[in-house]
Amino acid sequence: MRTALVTGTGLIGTSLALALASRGVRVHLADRDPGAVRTAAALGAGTEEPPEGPVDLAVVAVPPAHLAAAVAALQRRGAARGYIDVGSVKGGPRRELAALGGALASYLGTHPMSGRERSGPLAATGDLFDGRPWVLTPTPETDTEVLNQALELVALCRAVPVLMDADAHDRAVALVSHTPQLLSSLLAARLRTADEAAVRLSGQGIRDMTRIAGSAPQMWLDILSANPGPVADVLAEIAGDLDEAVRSLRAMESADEHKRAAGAAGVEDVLRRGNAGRERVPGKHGSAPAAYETVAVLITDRPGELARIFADAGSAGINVEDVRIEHATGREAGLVQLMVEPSSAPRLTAALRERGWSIRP
Ligand SMILES: NC(=O)c1ccc[n+]([C@@H]2O[C@H](COP(=O)([O-])OP(=O)(O)OC[C@H]3O[C@@H](n4cnc5c(N)ncnc54)[C@H](O)[C@@H]3O)[C@@H](O)[C@H]2O)c1
Ligand SMILES: O=C(O)C(=O)C[C@]1(C(=O)O)C=C[C@@H](O)C=C1
Repeated sequence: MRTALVTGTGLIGTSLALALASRGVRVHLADRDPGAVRTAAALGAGTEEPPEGPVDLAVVAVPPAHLAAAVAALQRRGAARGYIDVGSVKGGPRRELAALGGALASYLGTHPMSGRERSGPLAATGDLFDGRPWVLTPTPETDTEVLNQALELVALCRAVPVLMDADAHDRAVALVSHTPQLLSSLLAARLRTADEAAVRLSGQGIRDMTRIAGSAPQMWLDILSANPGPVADVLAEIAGDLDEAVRSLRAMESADEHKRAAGAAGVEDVLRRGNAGRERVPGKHGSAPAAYETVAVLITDRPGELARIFADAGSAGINVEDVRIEHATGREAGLVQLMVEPSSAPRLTAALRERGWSIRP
């Protein structure tokens, strides 16, 4: 990738522009707030000058409610060869773009799983995405070129690409990102009217749990408006758990020894289930379950080949965790290495063979 246009030079746009610019990409910056562009440019994220012709990749990093309109406007101008967004929700913006008559082939929805509770270019850092998952949601109609450009951008930002279906992504982030935001806000909201003497005792536990309660409400309202059902589902389950925890704690106050013991067992169960869940959270810098198995697929250099492989893997119910592409010099062919969980490799091999792909042993 030689040139990129980043629209929305807040936290995420400026962070990725800093990463691209530091790796030799000529980055053009745009934002509806001229001050944000100026600040991003002054930080070394790119130039305020508009590009002279279409760039290789346009990246849209504006709040979720404005993503589809911003992509459609760039497409109408022919601003780039490929268009991606980095919004925290993926199903809605894609459907909105379709409704606006946008070109779905040259668009790819993506989401870097890294951020902060602060907004704006001054909160940006060029290493924000190092080692973090970056979700890409190609469909069978996604152009191979835009997918390749997006994979290159993810590599330049030193992130780890994860391919997923857009709606599956939205359900996943409901659990690992959107519900945590609401729980953090709900807990922090309890402090609002608490005695000063109590708040003064705040230690690391409450700090850890409420850091993201400092996030921008408008941004999160946008995100939650685009994913209310899946978040409500997770929250309703947690509400059930909370009711149970309250019952257990009340039982611990009982004069009856058996009730107290049952209550304690209930609370202990919550704490142990918490330990088990916590153990599954990958380390901050990508200690993703690392031992993937590779399935190597031969492809010819035809439009849409890559997107078709990912769609076939998706319809076989397999998550592709990482991907590498080797181009065969002098031949219109290449080798795509799909990295999957070891237990999924035989299923993926069989599913792709069944659909006519040539798998290299
Ligand atoms: N904050 C996070 O932790 C995080 C993480 C991953 C992805 N995201 C996603 O990234 C996107 C940007 O989030 P952010 O945290 O960088 O927000 P931000 O508020 O820091 O920056 C958004 C920028 O977009 C500009 N903008 C708004 N509407 C615009 C428009 N129509 N055209 C041009 N510019 C416009 C604003 O002026 C602002 O500078 C959002 O879609 C968000 O869901 C956020
Ligand atoms: O670390 C934080 O501040 C974040 O909340 C970042 C976080 C997340 O949930 O992990 C928040 C929303 C984004 O869409 C992606 C990342």
